[in-house]
Amino acid sequence: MSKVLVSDPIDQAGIDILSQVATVDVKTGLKPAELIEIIGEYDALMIRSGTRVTQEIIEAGTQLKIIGRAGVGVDNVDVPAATRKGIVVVNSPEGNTIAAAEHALAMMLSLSRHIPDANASVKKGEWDRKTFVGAEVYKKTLGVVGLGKIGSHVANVAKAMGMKLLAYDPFISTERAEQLGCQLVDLDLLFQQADYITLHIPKTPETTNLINAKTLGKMKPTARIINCARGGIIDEAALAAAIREGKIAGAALDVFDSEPLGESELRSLGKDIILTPHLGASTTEAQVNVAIDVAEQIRDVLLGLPARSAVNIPGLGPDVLEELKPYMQLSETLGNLVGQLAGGRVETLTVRLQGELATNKSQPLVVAALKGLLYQALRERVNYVNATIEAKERGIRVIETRDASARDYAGSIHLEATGSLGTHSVTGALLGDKEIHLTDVDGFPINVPPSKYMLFTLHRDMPGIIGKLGSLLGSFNVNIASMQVGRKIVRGDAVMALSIDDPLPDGILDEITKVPGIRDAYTVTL
Ligand SMILES: NC(=O)c1ccc[n+]([C@@H]2O[C@H](COP(=O)([O-])OP(=O)(O)OC[C@H]3O[C@@H](n4cnc5c(N)ncnc54)[C@H](O)[C@@H]3O)[C@@H](O)[C@H]2O)c1
Ligand SMILES: O=C(O)[C@H](O)COP(=O)(O)O
Repeated sequence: MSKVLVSDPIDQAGIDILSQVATVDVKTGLKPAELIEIIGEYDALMIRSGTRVTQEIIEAGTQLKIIGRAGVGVDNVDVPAATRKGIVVVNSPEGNTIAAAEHALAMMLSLSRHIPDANASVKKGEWDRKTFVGAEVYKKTLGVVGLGKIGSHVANVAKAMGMKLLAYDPFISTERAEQLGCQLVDLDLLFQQADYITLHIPKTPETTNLINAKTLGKMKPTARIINCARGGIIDEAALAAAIREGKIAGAALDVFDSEPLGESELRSLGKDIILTPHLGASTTEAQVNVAIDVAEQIRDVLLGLPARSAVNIPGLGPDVLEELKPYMQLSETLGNLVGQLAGGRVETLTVRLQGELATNKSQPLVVAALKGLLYQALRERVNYVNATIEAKERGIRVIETRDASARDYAGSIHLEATGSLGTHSVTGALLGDKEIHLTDVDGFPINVPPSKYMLFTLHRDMPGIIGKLGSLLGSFNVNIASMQVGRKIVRGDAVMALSIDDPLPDGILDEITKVPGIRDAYTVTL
């Protein structure tokens, strides 16, 4: 019989499901060394945010087939390490959405009416009605940062409370925001106008310290911030200083840079701050939802069946997967590339499957393209299982076409996306059945393998332009690994595709477009 280790508190409903197929040991509060010592005995590990599943633990888990996160965030799991070892990582993307949204709303109202401190005061025997005069949320402006599952529910409820809604989410369409009663704005405007700012975004390199001394300085002195998303999105020292100096009115935090929260100035800011110990998902209902959702997936994987919410492998039949595998990677890369060229807020994606791919069996390639397209927004949380629904929720219109007559390559994939930077297209094929090549960008033929950092320019094909661009990049210490020009007619418009060794430094794109003859420049990270 299989063995499952449950290393964080999980609802009994989940344990009951696991017990149908495995011996279940519940051992919470283990130190990393203790976990490393015993993990080798187990086929599955079930956790919440309390257990940090490091590479070391994964290496020691020689029998591990699946890690189940009873919740959303898998940032406490080294997913690449698990993937490398062929361990499936699953989560419950929706089981605690309502709980987290309601916690954010409760934090907003509690902060406005000083409920925690007023309650503590009465319990101490006081009757102080003056200190705790609050503010109404009715007719105030709520700025929702991240209009995904949780942000959308917060917006719906806040609208019903009579709040005006602004939202910032570079990956959500204007239509979707309008459906939710939100005006989509840029982040600066949101910071300047919001009375309440609520964060519902993942922690990524872009969102780390998004709320810092500079952005806090843009807010109203009456602004209040709520973070029930992830620690590290707010610079805690800058936040404490802003509240102490009256630059903003207050904050309510459920998540922290380091958890459990240690010594922190945040604890000393009185009624202008509310702190909860990562309780967003801690409702009876959410805990039953996530426990059942994840336990069922662990049970299925232990029985050799696919998982429905795997974050690191496709939930597709193994035979189809084997055949399409190299093309899946091609489609995903093209999706990621065209999404960045189109500027993120993609409204329409057209997928044209060409040559031998023009069959119904190739449908997973459309899903792979969407997975790539959504990667910048969702990172490792988008997978083959959820990519279609995530795209639908973002209001992305997907058009699928097939063209069996396109025979330049055995099979090729053409994607066209319309987003905030306009309409862009890319085509790719496999060389020698495996190697991905870009064969066309914006209608210009090229033939280059994609690389991690790339730069594309649209320019006039004229003497000297390549040299000027090379010198400019050199002056910024950017090393070019390879370069190719694609053109349709001599001295007409052309596209340049450059592979560079490092990300392009800030500000250089503007300099590139100032080079005479260069009309546009785009950089992407793949
Ligand atoms: N406190 C808790 O206990 C608790 C519980 C559940 C979820 N969470 C956290 O809440 C957050 C939101 O979860 P969700 O389920 O709504 O996720 P989601 O994926 O449905 O939504 C996240 C949204 O953020 C947007 N986004 C990504 N990068 C962005 C950026 N740079 N700027 C603005 N928007 C950006 C995405 O487009 C997406 O719409 C996550 O960080 C999750 O881990 C916390
Ligand atoms: O990502 C999540 O699901 C939340 O942060 C909840 O974490 P928890 O399961 O430890 O409460």
